[in-house]
Amino acid sequence: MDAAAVVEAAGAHKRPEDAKHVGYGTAGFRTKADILDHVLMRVGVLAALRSRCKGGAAIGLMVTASHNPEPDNGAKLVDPMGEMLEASWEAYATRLANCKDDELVGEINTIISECGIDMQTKAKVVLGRDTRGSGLKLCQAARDGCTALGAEVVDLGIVTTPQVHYVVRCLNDATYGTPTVAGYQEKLAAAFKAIWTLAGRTDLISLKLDCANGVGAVQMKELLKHLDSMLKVEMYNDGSGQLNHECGADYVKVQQHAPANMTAGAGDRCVTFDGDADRVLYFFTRDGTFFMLDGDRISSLAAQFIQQCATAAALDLNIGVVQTAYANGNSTKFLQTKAGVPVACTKTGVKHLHHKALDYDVGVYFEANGHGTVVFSDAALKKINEHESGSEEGKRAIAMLRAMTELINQTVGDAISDMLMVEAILLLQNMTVEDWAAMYDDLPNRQLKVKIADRSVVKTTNAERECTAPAGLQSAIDELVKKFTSARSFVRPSGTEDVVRVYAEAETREQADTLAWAVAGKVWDLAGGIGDRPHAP
Ligand SMILES: CC(=O)N[C@H]1[C@@H](OP(=O)(O)O)O[C@H](CO)[C@@H](O)[C@@H]1O
Ligand SMILES: [Mg+2]
Repeated sequence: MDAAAVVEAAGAHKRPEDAKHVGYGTAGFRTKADILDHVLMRVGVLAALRSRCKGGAAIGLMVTASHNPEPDNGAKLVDPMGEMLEASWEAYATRLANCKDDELVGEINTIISECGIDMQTKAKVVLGRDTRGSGLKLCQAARDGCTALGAEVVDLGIVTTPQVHYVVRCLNDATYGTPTVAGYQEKLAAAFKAIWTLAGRTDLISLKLDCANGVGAVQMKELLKHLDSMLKVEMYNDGSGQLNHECGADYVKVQQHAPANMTAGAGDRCVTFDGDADRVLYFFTRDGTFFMLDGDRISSLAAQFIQQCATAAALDLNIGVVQTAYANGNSTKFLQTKAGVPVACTKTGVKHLHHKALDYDVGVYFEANGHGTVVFSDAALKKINEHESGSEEGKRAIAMLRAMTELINQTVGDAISDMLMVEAILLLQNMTVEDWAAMYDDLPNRQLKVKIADRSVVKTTNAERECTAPAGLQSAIDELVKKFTSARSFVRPSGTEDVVRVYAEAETREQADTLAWAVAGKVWDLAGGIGDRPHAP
């Protein structure tokens, strides 16, 4: 390592004496942009080390704070196959980001020796940023960290998070596609065109799209240049307003109504992305009532479609869906009983879902909030690409599956690719969003947050569906749940906010609400609640 270059970079991106401690969590680093300069330089250093540790494979570094407000920013690292940074390296990221300037060289040497990194290996880092004003300067800090360690930097400029994942994957696996943003656009457009042709559609599909005033707008405009003979997309919150302010997928999911500046009229098919375009939700209104099609709905649509294609083509594929405890109970029931697809449940956080999804030939995973994708194993891709079906119906099913494998960004949840996947399935099955919504009815549910002094006292097991501490809380929840019909409730400490989250669902809205508030009260009583005891408004 060129220690002098590291010292110079640390001098240019000084860590303030009173710097706030930052942790690399589920979503990477995420905090106020104005305290991130030294952190980003160090993330650049870490990305260069990670690349060498992986034999010179390209590593991604995305500067974003997703659905957070505009003044925030952050960074996420992407591993060689386009997956999230391996969990064991999160601790290195946190250590490097927080050490004092004069400890930096020592910390880097520790990582080099603990991981046995050969510093002669070339290193490559793919940089990207969302539309935040702070992004350019933070990218420069990251770049300085990379170059201090002698890494080559590929700067993609303003791109979606999933595009960084895609380019990283292509650089390390040429079979996946051309490693550029244009390559991404062309791959998706070609796959969607193939589906369009298969479906024999002639008229335009019309959509209203809320882009959260984020990068989704920038990239959709590019993509639509390839798709304008098929898709007519009216864009809202396309960058002229404040990022994520009263708009975007997170806002729509939490508020359960349309974003600002956009009305969902009768018959309108509406879509919303989050700030870095890795989450997507659909919604529409019927008789003035807002109706949301969330991640569970997307999973159900995709899993059932793939299952039906496999059956039609007599293709033996082991298809599974991965959900978290937040998935609506009726989606799980639909998948298991009507669609005949096995469902696994993991802890919250897409990295857990993604990992589990790899157990299947075809793993479909979505968090209820709209973040997810479909992953095809190498064996499944081989089967799909080599399979020959005798019947016309089978041939068509195989052609549909092949186009799907090209259309879906298998590295990570991708709002643009997921939206095209939904459109493709609706198109091929001649379905409306109303038909999609009729697949099952959601159980009414309620999510609440409870403030307690120390949320780490709440411990869970069984994919967060049961709590093992504090004593007596789980039995209190069980007693409450028994009083309601088709009810379920669980509590867990949030990984991103200083709260305990409560989830409850039941047969009626009133029951779901009553149960949620009662469970929140028990959490407050037994886990050290602070402030007012939770009570229904
Ligand atoms: C209930 C919920 O939506 N939780 C979110 C939220 O995690 P918490 O650990 O619940 O704060 O942020 C995660 C990162 O964005 C996301 O993966 C997850 O789905
Ligand atoms: Mg996001």
